[in-house]
Formats: sequence, structure tokens, C-alpha cells
Amino acid sequence: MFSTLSEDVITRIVFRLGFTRWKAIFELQAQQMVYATEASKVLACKRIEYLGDWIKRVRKSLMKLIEERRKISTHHQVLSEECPNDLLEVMIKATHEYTNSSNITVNDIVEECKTIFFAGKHTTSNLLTWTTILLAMHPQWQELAREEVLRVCGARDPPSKDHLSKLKTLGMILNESVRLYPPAVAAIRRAKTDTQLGDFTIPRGTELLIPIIAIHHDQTLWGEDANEFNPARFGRGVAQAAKHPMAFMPFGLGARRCVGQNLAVLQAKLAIAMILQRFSFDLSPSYQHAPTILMLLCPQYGAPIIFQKL
Ligand code: HEM
Repeated sequence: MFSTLSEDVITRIVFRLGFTRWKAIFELQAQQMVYATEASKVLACKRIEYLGDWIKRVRKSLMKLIEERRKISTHHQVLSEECPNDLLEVMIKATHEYTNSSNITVNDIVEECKTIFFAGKHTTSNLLTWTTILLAMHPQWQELAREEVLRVCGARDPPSKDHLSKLKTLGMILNESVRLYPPAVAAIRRAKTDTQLGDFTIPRGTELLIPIIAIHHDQTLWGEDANEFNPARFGRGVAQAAKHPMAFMPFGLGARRCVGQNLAVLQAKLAIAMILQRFSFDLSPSYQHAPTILMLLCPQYGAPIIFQKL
């Protein structure tokens, strides 16, 4: 359910024009990942050959759509709604503006589209899944969040942009969810120059793995209840939640931090608020708590939840 929602949101934001055709291509790409995983398990030449063909098909379809859009955006006589201000349009304009200096190619745009689609879809649906599990596990927080949503947004209307900024408890819950179960468990950096980091000398070229999940569970930073769900720790803001102001890093830190952070939080707030307006929910007796890393941090046996209409 959440994965379909995130896929729709990211596809509409990045590629508004021809939404259905883009979606079809990304379905092909998802299938490609399945084949890639299978091919990596067994050395099967036929499958690897097939995977190669599949990758070429996806690339060809993407190139075709991007070329079509490039043609539309270079012809200024088109109506503005034919050329929406989506992320693809921004990238295409960049190729026109900088063709001489930085040479952004259609190939670069294809790669950006693939990255943004995957980075945007799976992480956000993962955050929604863990938050729903946590609220089902902690009915007192579910009730507090629902009271806030009903007070701020009413019982049926979709929350507006102004409403969302007033949902403080829900914001704290999302922070605590992404602290305990960060979808991306680590970030990587490579030292550009020899660097001194405290007592350590890091030679140029060394790759460093920043263990986001371990930092988020460190008792010296978060206190004895570091492994417990306690959204109240974010009551005085993110910088005050731990003993170090940078201890919370679900979206990475610095210049290369996640570009989709605001979109992800907005989408998660909106989706959870609308669910809370309409349903109460509990864990199914078949739920087994087994966080596991399958590229992202996932509930190994899924998230069976029982929803009841309010
Ligand atoms: C809960 C949702 C999300 C989480 C937890 C998350 C997490 C992260 C993390 C940890 C990084 C690495 C940052 C670093 O190295 O410091 C990252 C990078 C990135 N994320 Fe996200 N992300 C989320 C949603 C999104 C969305 C919705 C998009 C797309 C709109 C997106 C696009 C990207 C891209 C393109 C990068 C690479 C940035 C770069 O290398 O400059 N992410 N994300």
C-alpha cells in the first residue's frame, strides 16, 4: 500500500507529463532489480544475458521519453500545461543553459531519474511502514497523534500545508520512528585529503562508513532508553533531543545530505494524518518483530496491521 503511494507521489512530482508511461518504465525497472538479485545468486549465463537485454530496454524507453520532453520544452509555442514545472523540466532546462560548460547529457538525466525514483520510493514507504507499526505497538501515542490531527485538521478534510506545520506530536513521532528504524542504515564518505578526525589520521582516499543506525541507538548520546520508542525526547526540537546536536542523522549530514528530506516528511505527515482521521489500527497477531537490512531496514516478515474504520 505505502509503496504504491510513494511511487505515485515521486512519479507525479518528477515526471508530471506522461505520468502513466513513466510509471510503466519504472515497473520494468523494478522487475530488472528482481532479475538482478536472482542473477547474483546463481551463475546463470542465460539469465545474465536476459538481464542485459532488460537494462537496455529500460534505458531505451527512458531516453525516448526524455527526448520527447526535450523537444516540447525547446518549442516555446506550446501551452504551459504541456510543459509542467516538474523536476524533469528543471533538469532539461539545465542542459539548455549549460550545454557548453558542463555538458549535462540525456544519459546523465536518465541516471538522475533512476536514482531519484528509487531513492524516493523505497525510503519513504519504509518510513510510513515503521511509523504505522510503532503507532500500532503504542496505542497511547496513536491516540495522542489522532487527537492532535482531529483538533488541527478536523475529521475528514485533507490536511492543508498550514495544518501540517502545526502537527507537532506527529512530527515528534516521525522523528522517533526514523531514529529507531532509519531506512538508510549508513552513509559513506571518501576523504578528499589527509584529514585529522580527533585522534585518528584519515589518509586521502579512505572510505568511511557512518553507521547511522548505531549512532541513533547509542546510549551515551540518547540515554538509557535509547532503544525505546519515546517521541517525547523530540519535544524541545531535534538539536536538544540527544546529548550531541548532530546525533540525529536519518537523512545524512552536510552538503550531500538527502535532497528529498522535506518531500519525504511532508508525504509521511500527510499520509499518517489522513489514516489517523479515518482508522484506528493494531498489530495483527501474526506480526513478528524482526528488523532486517535488505538494502534498507525492513520488517523481515512484513507488517500485518488490522485497520478499523472510526
Ligand atoms: C524517509 C525518506 C528518506 C530517507 C530516510 C533518506 C535518506 C537518505 C540518506 C541517508 C542519504 C545519504 C545522505 C548522505 O550521504 O549524507 C540520501 C541521499 C539522497 N536521497 Fe534520500 N532519503 C529519503 C527520501 C528521499 C526522497 C523522497 C528522495 C527524492 C525526491 C530522495 C533522494 C535522494 C538523493 C537523490 C540522494 C543523493 C544526494 C547526493 O548524493 O547528493 N531521498 N537519502
